[in-house]
Amino acid sequence: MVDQPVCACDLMLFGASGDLAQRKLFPALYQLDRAGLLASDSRVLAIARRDTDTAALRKALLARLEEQIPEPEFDATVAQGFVSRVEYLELDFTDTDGFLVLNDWRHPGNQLIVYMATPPSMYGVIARNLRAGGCCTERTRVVVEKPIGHDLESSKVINDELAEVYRESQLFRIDHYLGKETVQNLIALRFANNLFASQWDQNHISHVEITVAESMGIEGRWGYFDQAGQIRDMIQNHLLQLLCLIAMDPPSDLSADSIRDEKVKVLKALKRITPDMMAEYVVRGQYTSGTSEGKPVPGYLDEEGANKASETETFVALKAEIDNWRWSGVPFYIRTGKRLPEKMSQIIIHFKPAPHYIFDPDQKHLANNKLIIRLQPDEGMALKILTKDQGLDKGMRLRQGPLELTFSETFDTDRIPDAYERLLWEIMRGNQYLFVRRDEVEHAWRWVDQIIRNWHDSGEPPKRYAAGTWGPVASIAMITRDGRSWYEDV
Ligand SMILES: NC(=O)C1=CN([C@@H]2O[C@H](COP(=O)(O)OP(=O)(O)OC[C@H]3O[C@@H](n4cnc5c(N)ncnc54)[C@H](OP(=O)(O)O)[C@@H]3O)[C@@H](O)[C@H]2O)C=CC1
Ligand SMILES: O=C1O[C@H](COP(=O)(O)O)[C@@H](O)[C@H](O)[C@H]1O
Repeated sequence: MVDQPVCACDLMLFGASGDLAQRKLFPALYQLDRAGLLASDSRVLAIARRDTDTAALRKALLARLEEQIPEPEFDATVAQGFVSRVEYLELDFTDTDGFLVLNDWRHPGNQLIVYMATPPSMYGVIARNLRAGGCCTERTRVVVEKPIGHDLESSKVINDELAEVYRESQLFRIDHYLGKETVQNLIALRFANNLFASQWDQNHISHVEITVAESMGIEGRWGYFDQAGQIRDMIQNHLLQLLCLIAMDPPSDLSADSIRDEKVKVLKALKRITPDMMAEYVVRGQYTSGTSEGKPVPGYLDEEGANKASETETFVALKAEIDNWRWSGVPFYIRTGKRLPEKMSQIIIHFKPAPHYIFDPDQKHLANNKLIIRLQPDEGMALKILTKDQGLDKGMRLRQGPLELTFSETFDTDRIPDAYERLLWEIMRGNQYLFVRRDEVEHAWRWVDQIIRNWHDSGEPPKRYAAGTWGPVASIAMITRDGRSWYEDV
C-alpha cells in the first residue's frame, strides 16, 4: 500500500531557531513534502525568540535546505513550495499574553501538532501558556524531545506538568532511535520470523552485545552534554530502547500499548546494579586527545567551553541482566561513547553452541552462531553459520561464513528515510507505537539513577581513553572476565 497524505496539519514548532529544528526537523518536513505526504493545506508556524520575519525566515530556510539536502534529493520547486508553508512568529515562551495570537493562526479544521524542540524546562511553560491562550484542544498532539528530565524526580515533574494539560494519548515522546528503519526492523525480525522466535531465549542465546559508537566529539554542545553525560544522553533512552526491543516478549498486536507494555516489563525486570557490583558491571570513561578520521582532536576537557575539572563521562560500558524466565543467565553487554574509532551501531546475538560437539576440537571456538544486526551504517544483517570447508584435503574442516542481507542491495532501496521523517509522519497519522510512554521513561530513569548514584557515592573519576580508541581498556576487561570479547568483524 502506498502512503497517502493524512489530513491537513497545523504544526507549531517551538524552538524553530534551535539546532534540532534546523538540522533535523525542517529537512525531514521537506522530505515528507517531496514524497507527497504533506496535505496541500498543511502549514508550519516556526516560533522562536529571535527578531526576524516570515520572508527572511523563508529565504534562510531555502538556502539551508539547498545546502543540507543531498543533490539528487533537492528539488527546487518542492523546496519553494515547502518554505511557502512556513510562517514565523517571534515569541518568548514565558510571555503568556504572546500566546493569544496562536489561536488565530490555527485553522480549526486542521490537526494541531505542537512540537516542543526546546529545553525540557520549557515544556510545562509552553503547555500552560497554550491552555491560557485557548489553544488547547482535545485533539492536539504534543511532541516532546528526550531527555525528559535529569533523573526520575525531575522527569516526574515534567511529565506531571504535561499531564496537567494533556492526556497521555496526546503525548508523543521522541526517542529518535525508534524512528530508524533498522530499529523498527527488530520488531519484524523477531516477530515475523518464527525461526528466530523459537530460538530467542536463555536456552539458545548465550549473550547479547549492543554497541552504539560515535566518532564525533561534543561538537559545540558542551553546555548541554556536560550536565548529561553519556549515561543520560544515550543509555537512559536509545540503548535501553534497543535492549527492550531485543528482550521483550511478543506483543499481542502492533498497537502502541501492546508494544509499550512489553517494553515496560523488560525495564522493570532489569537487575539493580548495587555498589558492590559496580567494578565488575560498569565502566565509565572520558576521552583525552587523540585522532579522529585521521586528524588530531582535543580531549573532552579541552573542547570549546569546557570546564577543565569536569568528571562527566563520554563513554559507558555495562553488563545488564534481566531477571526473568526468558533471559535468566544471559548478559547484555552494552557500550556507547563519543570519539570512538567509527560511527557504528550494531547488535550481536551470540547463540549457544550445539549441545554435543563432534568436529575438530581445534575449531570449537567457531561453534557459536551469531546474528549481526547492523543498525547503521551499511544497514542489514548477517547470520554467521558453519559449513564444511570445500576440497578433498579438507576432511570435515569447518568454516564460518555469513548469510548476508544488506538492505540497500537486496531490496534496491534508493534511500533510507531519516528517523525524524518517520516520526513526524507517524505523529501526523496519530500512531504512538514509535513513541515512549511515561512509565517507560520513568522505569528507565529508575535503573539509570542507581548507577549514577553509585558513581557519585564512590567518587571515582571516569577512566581516560584516547580519542579514536574503543574506550577504556577496563571495558575490554569487563567482557573478557566472562570469557568473551566485543565482536569484531574480521
Ligand atoms: N540537537 C539535537 O540533535 C537533539 C536535541 N534533542 C532535544 O531537543 C530539544 C532542542 O534541542 P536543540 O535544538 O539542540 O536546542 P537549542 O538550544 O539549539 O534550541 C532551543 C530552542 O529553544 C528556544 N528557546 C529556549 N528558551 C526560549 C524562550 N524562553 N523563548 C523562546 N525561545 C526559547 C531557543 O531560542 P534561542 O535561539 O532564541 O535561544 C531555540 O530556538 C532539547 O530538549 C534537546 O535535548 C534531542 C535529541 C537530539
Ligand atoms: O540523541 C542523541 O543522539 C545522537 C546520536 O544519534 P545518531 O542518530 O546520530 O546515532 C548523539 O550524538 C547525541 O549526543 C544524542 O543527544
